[in-house]
Amino acid sequence: MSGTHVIGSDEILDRDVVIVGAGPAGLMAARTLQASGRSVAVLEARDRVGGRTWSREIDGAFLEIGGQWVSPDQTELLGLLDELGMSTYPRHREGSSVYLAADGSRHEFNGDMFPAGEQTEAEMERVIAALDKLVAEIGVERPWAHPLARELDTVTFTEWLRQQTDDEAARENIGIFMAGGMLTKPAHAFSALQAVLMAASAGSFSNLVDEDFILDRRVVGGMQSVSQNIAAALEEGTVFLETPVRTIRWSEDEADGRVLVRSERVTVRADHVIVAVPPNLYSRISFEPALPWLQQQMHQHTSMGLVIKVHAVYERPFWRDKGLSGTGFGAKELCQEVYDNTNHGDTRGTLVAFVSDEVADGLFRQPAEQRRAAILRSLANYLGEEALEPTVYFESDFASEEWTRGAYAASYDLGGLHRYGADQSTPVGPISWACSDLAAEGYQHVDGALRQGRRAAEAILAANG
Ligand SMILES: Cc1cc2nc3c(=O)[nH]c(=O)nc-3n(C[C@H](O)[C@H](O)[C@H](O)COP(=O)(O)OP(=O)(O)OC[C@H]3O[C@@H](n4cnc5c(N)ncnc54)[C@H](O)[C@@H]3O)c2cc1C
Repeated sequence: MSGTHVIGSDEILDRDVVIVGAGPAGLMAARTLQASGRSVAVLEARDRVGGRTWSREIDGAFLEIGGQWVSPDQTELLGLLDELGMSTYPRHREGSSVYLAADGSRHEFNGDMFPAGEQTEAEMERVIAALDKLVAEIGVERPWAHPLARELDTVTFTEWLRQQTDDEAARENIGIFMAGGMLTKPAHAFSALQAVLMAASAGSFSNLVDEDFILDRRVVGGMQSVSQNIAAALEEGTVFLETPVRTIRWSEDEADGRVLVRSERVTVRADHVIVAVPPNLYSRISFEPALPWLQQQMHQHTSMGLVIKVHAVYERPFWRDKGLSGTGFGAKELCQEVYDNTNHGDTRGTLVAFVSDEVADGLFRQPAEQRRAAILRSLANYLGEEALEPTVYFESDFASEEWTRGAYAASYDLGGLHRYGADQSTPVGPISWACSDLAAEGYQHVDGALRQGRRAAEAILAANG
């Protein structure tokens, strides 16, 4: 790694801007600032860049442990991929999908809508239309400013769905996408306004429930390579790995008015600091002086969701031989979603599945072997007994990662979004904030992280002429 400084070094580096975190947001901020001639240091706690995007070789299989999918509305990410000369490939989706109903019955289907029965399907369409209407009215930029914000932010998504329909299956099927599939918290733990923001960030709820839209393509070489390529294009000695930031000291009264950022390896003095880490980790840093009451309160009202991303690799994609796409849904199933996740150009077949929120709590309490058996049983329920015998099996566990502590992202608890949303990105002195968890478009996604990084950098550039 370039920029080598020994642990305990008391040398102070001088930069225009110091960035905490080398995820997509922090690296995009660095790229934007350096393109305008500013000097930058990026301090990263882990021994790698990419944050919640991470590719690993597990028992000979290339697996994307974290973020991976790109959807057509994610124009910031798509534009960057073009700039970096990187390409994408589509998710395999030919063949029938599988729906596991609450009574355990198994149905193969084609098209967008689950074969949930005529009445439930009609109810789902009606509720989705109601959500789409709210999304169109409220928009993505400032959901907290809408006249309905308080009303929608003080009712849980569970309750809001109950108000819309008596059809339990319709509520559960919609819940899969928003609760298990996106915010990865139980639907009773976040508000209807939070759900509207999530849907608005993808353009509409219909887009969010359309797996052909939201899970459209993957990056050749893996999503982490986007961060690796941004880092490689930065000036030599910009990124410092294994450098957790412990203290940010600043004072508007100080003679030079600058900020001092201390880690165990490097101390950087700069005009600005961009904190590009998820909000649940802000409290890992000591701010001197302490942040104002508003930030201290606000930061306590966001938390990470929880999802286990399961990877199972097989000698061949056996489900395709049966005319199945590998896609499956089941609101009552252990794995509520499963997809074909075969790598570009790979002859083996890979499945990816997700176990979310309270179901994940239950599984994590079980011994690893029992957990694996239960998850593979669930895959077999969708795609057949062959699923029980993968050659490679791996569970992504970001909840145990000190520098993330959950997955996919952080969101507000009930009532937090309308109460604090307007202030969440406001700088404090020389400190500004950037991460996917604060994004509008691309909220909780890599696209949103990149937008946030660029926005924070451009605000600094604008303020300094
Ligand atoms: C399992 C999983 C699946 C996902 N799937 C998708 C997907 O398919 N598509 C998609 O677009 N998104 C997906 N996401 C979300 C996506 O990965 C994130 O939104 C994105 O990585 C956020 O980028 P970021 O830069 O804002 O934060 P992060 O990626 O979290 O980066 C923050 C960085 O800050 C570092 N850091 C934290 N504290 C400190 C400190 N004190 N000092 C120094 N460094 C620190 C961390 O180590 C990390 O590298 C997924 C995420 C997970 C976990």
